[in-house]
Amino acid sequence: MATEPLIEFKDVSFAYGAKQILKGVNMTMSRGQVVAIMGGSGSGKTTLLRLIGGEVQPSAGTVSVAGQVVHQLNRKQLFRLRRKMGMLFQFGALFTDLSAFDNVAFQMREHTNLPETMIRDLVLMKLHAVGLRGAHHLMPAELSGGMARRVALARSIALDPMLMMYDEPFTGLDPISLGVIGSLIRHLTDALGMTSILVTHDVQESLQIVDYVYFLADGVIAAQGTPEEVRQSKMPFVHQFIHGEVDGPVPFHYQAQSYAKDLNMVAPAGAATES
Ligand SMILES: Nc1ncnc2c1ncn2[C@@H]1O[C@H](COP(=O)(O)OP(=O)(O)OP(=O)(O)O)[C@@H](O)[C@H]1O
Repeated sequence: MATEPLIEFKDVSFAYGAKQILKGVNMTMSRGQVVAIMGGSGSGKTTLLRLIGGEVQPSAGTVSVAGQVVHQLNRKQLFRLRRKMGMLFQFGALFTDLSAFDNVAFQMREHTNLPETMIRDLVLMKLHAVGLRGAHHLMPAELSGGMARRVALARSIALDPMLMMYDEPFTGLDPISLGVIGSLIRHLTDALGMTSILVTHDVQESLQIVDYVYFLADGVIAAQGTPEEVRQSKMPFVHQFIHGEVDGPVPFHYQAQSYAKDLNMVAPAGAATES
């Protein structure tokens, strides 16, 4: 496994206004690795991806990508860095009026001066990598959910990124498509020499393809390790995740005022306030 760090979070804190989300996060992701970030809903996983992409800036600490501190870059440098990052969102929406081929070609036509003959070869190569070369002429409406996700994946690797970020890439897929996307993420990371960061709730699928897992809770990395270490962890928080238990250290309920208050009821004297 490669060890050269591509992404480094050093004591990163972040707040949306007065709402503190991250409180001193430290993480290292190496070239060639597939890394998963897991944590409860609203724990700040997507925010970590936004910090890497320079969409938001930390209030303290540094986020470095390929040796560059993201929030110290000027606009031009940031755009140049972003060109080396691919992003696949949950519903990686395709352009509905463009064919699979044109969806993948879009970025190449926008961002490079490559001749159309070369773009054609590259697009077919990317579609071939996700097993859909034969579907190049289909429109998004003619693709199944799993196929559409694969075209979106081909599109996000169109410019050969050094880093791919996936936000809930498995959501809404049937078990077979889910397995296909999972193994594609692993295979493409290895074949293209990228680093892949996966924000996901699909624990069992992810543990089969990742090299390392970070668990985010209460604004910090609460646990981390290889899939093997994570599976054997006795930490209640990790255990809850791995075994898909509904409630545990990660509460089912978002913090709220008392239910009685929400229902506009008067709580009986001495009633405990729900958290
Ligand atoms: N633009 C924003 N302005 C204010 N608060 C935000 C903003 N974006 C996200 N938040 C809040 O910040 C917290 C972290 O959000 P984030 O999307 O990073 O969590 P997450 O771990 O990815 O959640 P999920 O798993 O539910 O997608 C949440 O409580 C969310 O409500």
